[in-house]
Amino acid sequence: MSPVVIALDGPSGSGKSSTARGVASRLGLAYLDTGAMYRATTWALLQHGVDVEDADAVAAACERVVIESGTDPAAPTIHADGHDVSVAIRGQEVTDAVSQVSRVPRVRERMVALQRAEIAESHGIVVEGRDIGTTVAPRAEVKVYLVADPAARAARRAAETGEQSAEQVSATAESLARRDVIDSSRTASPLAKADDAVLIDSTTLSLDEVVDAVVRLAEPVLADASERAR
Ligand SMILES: Nc1ncnc2c1ncn2[C@@H]1O[C@H](COP(=O)(O)OP(=O)(O)OP(=O)(O)O)[C@@H](O)[C@H]1O
Ligand SMILES: Nc1ccn([C@H]2C[C@H](O)[C@@H](COP(=O)(O)O)O2)c(=O)n1
Repeated sequence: MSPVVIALDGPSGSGKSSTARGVASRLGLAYLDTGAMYRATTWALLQHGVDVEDADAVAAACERVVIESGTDPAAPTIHADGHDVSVAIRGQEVTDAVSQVSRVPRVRERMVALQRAEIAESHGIVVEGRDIGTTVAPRAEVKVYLVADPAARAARRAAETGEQSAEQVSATAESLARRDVIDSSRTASPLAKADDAVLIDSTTLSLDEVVDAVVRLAEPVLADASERAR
């Protein structure tokens, strides 16, 4: 039987990673952060001095990058070319370049193939990103599209990083908006809500409330799958 897939998509900072990890932990499922895979690829390309504005150079260089994801929701890991890049990929240099890299079709083909392999190997998985419900796993049993007001997203990010001055919050809001525009307007599988995804607006919800809402959607599907497996 193919594993149950919970697809969680949405714009930057809408709460996908925190929600996906919470749901996977509660339900005993694996967890895949596909954004971390695009970030790790970007880190490797920057290390090699590739100009990320040059789509042909990115497409050629990405062939040599080896990405490995650990899918334990309690301790997810990400390696690029054998290096643990879990901290480095959250830095500003990678954040500023990742949308340019992830719009290159060859990069996406490679990432989608890796993501589908992780899904196939799992016993059931929560996968979060931008194109999971539309492209990576269009037959996912549960699809959620998570949104939150731009101001709430910027404020949450600021609380997380400690960069809470008015200038810093406004710079964060601009960075989120810039990535939203590139992610939604690229030709290759843009950020989009799948027609059959459930929309959750987390602006006024706590993280626990969002996790509860997704768990409620997933529980009957998992019960059904375990019944069929008997
Ligand atoms: N419902 C919520 N209420 C309050 N804070 C939240 C909520 N959901 C997430 N957060 C916080 O918002 C911040 C961003 O969340 P998270 O990293 O999960 O978003 P994301 O969509 O995965 O972001 P990115 O796309 O940039 O990886 C984190 O500090 C997280 O703890
Ligand atoms: N499925 C995905 C996941 C991520 N991306 C791109 C777009 C984001 O700007 C970038 C980083 O993702 P984040 O860590 O912020 O979730 O990666 C994508 O194109 N498709």
